[in-house]
Amino acid sequence: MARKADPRRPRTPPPPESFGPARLYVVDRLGAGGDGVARAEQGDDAQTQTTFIPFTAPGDTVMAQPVARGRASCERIVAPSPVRVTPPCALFGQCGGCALQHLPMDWTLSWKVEQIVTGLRHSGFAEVPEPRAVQSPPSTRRRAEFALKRNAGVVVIGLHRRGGDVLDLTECHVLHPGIMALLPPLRALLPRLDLLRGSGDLLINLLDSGPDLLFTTDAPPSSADRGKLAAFAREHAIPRIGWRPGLRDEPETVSQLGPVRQVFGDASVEPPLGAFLQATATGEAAIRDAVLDATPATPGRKAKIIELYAGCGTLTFPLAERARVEAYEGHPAALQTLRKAAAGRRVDAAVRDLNRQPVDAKDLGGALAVVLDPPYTGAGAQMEAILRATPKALIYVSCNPQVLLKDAKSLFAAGYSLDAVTVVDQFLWSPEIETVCRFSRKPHRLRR
Ligand SMILES: C[S@@+](CC[C@H](N)C(=O)[O-])C[C@H]1O[C@@H](n2cnc3c(N)ncnc32)[C@H](O)[C@@H]1O
Repeated sequence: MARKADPRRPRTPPPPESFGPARLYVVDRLGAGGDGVARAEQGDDAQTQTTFIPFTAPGDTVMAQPVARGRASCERIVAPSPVRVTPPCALFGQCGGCALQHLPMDWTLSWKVEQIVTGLRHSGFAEVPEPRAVQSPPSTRRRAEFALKRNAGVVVIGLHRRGGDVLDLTECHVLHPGIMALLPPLRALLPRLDLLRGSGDLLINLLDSGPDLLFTTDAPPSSADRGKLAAFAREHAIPRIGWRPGLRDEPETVSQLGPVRQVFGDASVEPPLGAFLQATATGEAAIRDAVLDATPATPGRKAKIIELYAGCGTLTFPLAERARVEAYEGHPAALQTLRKAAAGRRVDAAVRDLNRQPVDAKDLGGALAVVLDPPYTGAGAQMEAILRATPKALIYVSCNPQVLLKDAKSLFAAGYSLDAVTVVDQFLWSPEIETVCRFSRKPHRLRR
């Protein structure tokens, strides 16, 4: 009988040589994860086996070492693709943040649009409207999550290397300079704090009021830490710094020098520590404009929009300038923020776990439009209620194409039409894609 693997023992991956010697490959296209999809030039499996090779471009011929079944690591570019460009960042290839800097930005935007259009066609929508495409410029990302690692007297702040430890982020062409400027002084401060013993995490949201910092570390801040953090905040104009022991724990404020503020439409909100924020201001504007364009400009006095997964109100307040908004959000602190700013506006806000207690089809059906912006995992049970409803318009904001396309297939089968598509590249040089689709359905049009 085969012996069961001991789950406590880490499995040592087989050495790359066991997958054969380095081989010559030709790259045909990029896979959804951003790796080149290649065929080996020679060998029995040359025509049948596709191999994923990171950091390669369609049209490259490369020498690559197989490292697992269907995966290889590029050792040398034998003949470069004509589309290749020089990556702008010296850390490209080591840092886990970017996968596509060897390709031009306009090429990656077209690649993202193509994936969405092809996917929507496969979901059933033979006629996909010409998408609007928007790309965030470099150095504009305003939300960043760093890994922290203490090694003796030194603290490394950066992103995880591909499949490895933390890489000190000494250069970045994605993040906003307002975030990058904080890294050198933080490297000097962190070794003097008690709150970081081994490893941790730092989330920085660059709000309209300035940087908002949230540490997640393996020791609580001491009273000496609190003084040092307050002095650091004064020196670097940081309105608020928070701490929490684990990523799922509620944060506490460690230093607050002034109000925190973010403007959405005509409302100014006070986001909680660690709040969700669209990755870039350009990305947020593109999503907001696509959502507003998808709702009727003059909806009538009694019209109501139902907004699901509303966060702190990024879309709620711009929408409320059009019609009354009934907004639902599962995170209590975000909802509290939204509700506080909602006073005197046409917004009703409720905290609700939409997986456990979806808004039902009857309510959704009475809305002028349903706006949906679920987390990466998708809308789950809420989607089932949407499929049973007949809202005049369903405006679907998605950060996960796989989930969007699966839902699009169900929406097609339920008789929905696809009216408009916007593709937003706010995760520059990564394979991530943000999409806004407008679907609509006439009652009783069920496709079989
Ligand atoms: C992609 S964010 C969008 C937020 C907002 N629309 C925005 O643009 O800032 C998804 C939101 O869904 C919320 N969320 C996640 N799971 C949820 C659930 N089961 N029920 C309700 N809200 C949930 C998160 O707290 C987050 O605010």
